[in-house]
Amino acid sequence: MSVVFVASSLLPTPFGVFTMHGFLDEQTGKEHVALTMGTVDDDAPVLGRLHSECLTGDALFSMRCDCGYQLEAALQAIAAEGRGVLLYLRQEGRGIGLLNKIRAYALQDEGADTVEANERLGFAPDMRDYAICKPMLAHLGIAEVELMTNNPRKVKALEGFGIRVAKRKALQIGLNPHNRKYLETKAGKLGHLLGEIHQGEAEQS
Ligand SMILES: Nc1nc2c(ncn2[C@@H]2O[C@H](COP(=O)(O)OP(=O)(O)OP(=O)(O)O)[C@@H](O)[C@H]2O)c(=O)[nH]1
Repeated sequence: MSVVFVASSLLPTPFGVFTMHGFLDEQTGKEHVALTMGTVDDDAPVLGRLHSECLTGDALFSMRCDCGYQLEAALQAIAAEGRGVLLYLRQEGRGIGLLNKIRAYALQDEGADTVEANERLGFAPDMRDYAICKPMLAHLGIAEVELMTNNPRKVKALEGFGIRVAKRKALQIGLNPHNRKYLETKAGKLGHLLGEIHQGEAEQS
């Protein structure tokens, strides 16, 4: 894997001012981004999130998933701590791409769940590869994180690259009537740790 760091700039957001670092994976041509706040290259574990691209949830306000809610909550949590990192990974649709995700959504409109839809299109349920995280975190000087996720595969992937995960922090937010089945399928078939599907969280309409 050949990953090149390209440039850093400030990124002011409603939550605070982050530093944005751009990386190019020369093998795939994909452009990935890391947002950091505070000093992250010291010895203390860094509050972190690996966020997979979701154009619909992150930018278009979709309520079909929990992605946009999690992105916002993660940035807020990092800003509240004044220190942390979010890797924004260009693996749209759990790696199948935007147009295939729309195809999968069409199948879900007809009753398939998110796993069945991927399989009917000839894809594995989750095609993501987290290898890009290793050189990105190495560039930022981060060796240990407290990871905001409900997905044990992310923890395993990081540990496999030699990144220590000091703690997993649940990120259960954004439950609504449109994503309840999606979240239930994530818990039932993809191994996400969602407890009683966001027990205690009021369902947003
Ligand atoms: N194929 C497919 N992808 C989806 C669907 N809904 C959301 N996604 C994608 O699923 C991914 C979710 O990414 P994350 O939120 O980083 O990861 P996660 O596995 O949900 O784990 P968490 O860290 O707990 O959020 C994004 O790439 C979305 O585009 C769907 O119905 N089908």
